Amino acid sequence: MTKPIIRFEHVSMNYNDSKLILDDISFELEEGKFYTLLGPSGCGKTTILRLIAGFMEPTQGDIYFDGELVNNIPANERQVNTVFQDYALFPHLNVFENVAFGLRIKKVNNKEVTERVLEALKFVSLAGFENREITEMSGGQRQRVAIARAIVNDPKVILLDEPLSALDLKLRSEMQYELRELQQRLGKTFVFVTHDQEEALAMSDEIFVMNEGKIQQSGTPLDIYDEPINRFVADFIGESNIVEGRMVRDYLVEFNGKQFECVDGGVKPNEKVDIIIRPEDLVITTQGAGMIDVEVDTQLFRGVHYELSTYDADGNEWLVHSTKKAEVGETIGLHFDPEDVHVMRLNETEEAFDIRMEAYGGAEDE
Ligand SMILES: Nc1ncnc2c1ncn2[C@@H]1O[C@H](COP(=O)(O)OP(=O)(O)OP(=O)(O)O)[C@@H](O)[C@H]1O
Repeated sequence: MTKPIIRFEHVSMNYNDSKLILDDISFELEEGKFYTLLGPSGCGKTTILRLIAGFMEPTQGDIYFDGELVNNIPANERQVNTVFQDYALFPHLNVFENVAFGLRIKKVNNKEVTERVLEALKFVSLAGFENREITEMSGGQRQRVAIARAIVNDPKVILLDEPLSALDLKLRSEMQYELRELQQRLGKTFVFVTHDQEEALAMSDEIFVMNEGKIQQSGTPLDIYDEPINRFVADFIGESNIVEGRMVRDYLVEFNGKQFECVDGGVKPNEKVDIIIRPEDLVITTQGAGMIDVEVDTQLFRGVHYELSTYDADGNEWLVHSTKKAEVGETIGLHFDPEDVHVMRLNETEEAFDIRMEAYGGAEDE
């Protein structure tokens, strides 16, 4: 059974009495899971990490750690360690002393320091690197030293603030695997901050999508990708075709002047909605044989698939990902299945969505 480790209850935050940086945030994190805070720059991700770490107190609301209220507990008394974006390693200390730093401050005896540092370095595959200078380590190796320094204290929670952003693309994807694997071996709670949606989808047990100080949606990567609850989430996670439509009745929606079957209900008849169809769910067929006809404007080869930018008669753009090729200037048909038509109420919040689904009687698409 998993156990709650961190709980935010109606937490709000503003730095200098000005704009609210976090706006009434509540969530619970369980032990041993990999969580990602995902959102655009300035949405409040790092502020959440600082509150968990104890670097500051919330303006309003309560924070619980392992069942205990910790609003006033300072950072050094919390069982949390942070891996910073720039790693914050000490350039004048070697690898061993960098990892040992926190233990030395706590006056742990030398024998135990040696044991724990060597074990932490082994854990991140850096055994044998103890005497190297930090300046002699590569970007990926520095990253691992920073992680060793966090795990050597045996914290319950490890916070990672965009730790991969300084690495080049290839190393970054290697480190994604490594971090995920490390988290599973350690069995500790990781809270990872990124504004890269692919990274979040690849690594997390659960993602919190944030915008303007609010959690827009939380859930597994699959939930969030397949069932975004509003236009912001749909737009932020992956590429989407978003058009305005109208709910005719349960399971029937109208857009582009036509009615289409869908699998969504629980929205009032005639209510205006946003419709999302993912580019990979659009299947190319011949003109007149699909649900809509579009003209191909541009076509790019993306390695695994072609990316087509197409326009319907009303001038709406439809992005298509397909292994099939089309010709620029050609009119083609696009087919989609009812389950690929995602219906969202305008400006839906997660809370409103849950209430609506409960009243409607269960999961939206099952
Ligand atoms: N110490 C501070 N004093 C005043 N305002 C701050 C402080 N730290 C952050 N802010 C403001 O709070 C907002 C949220 O910042 P935060 O660092 O939490 O965002 P973020 O989502 O982590 O962004 P990024 O991805 O750019 O790091 C921003 O508008 C920022 O300017």
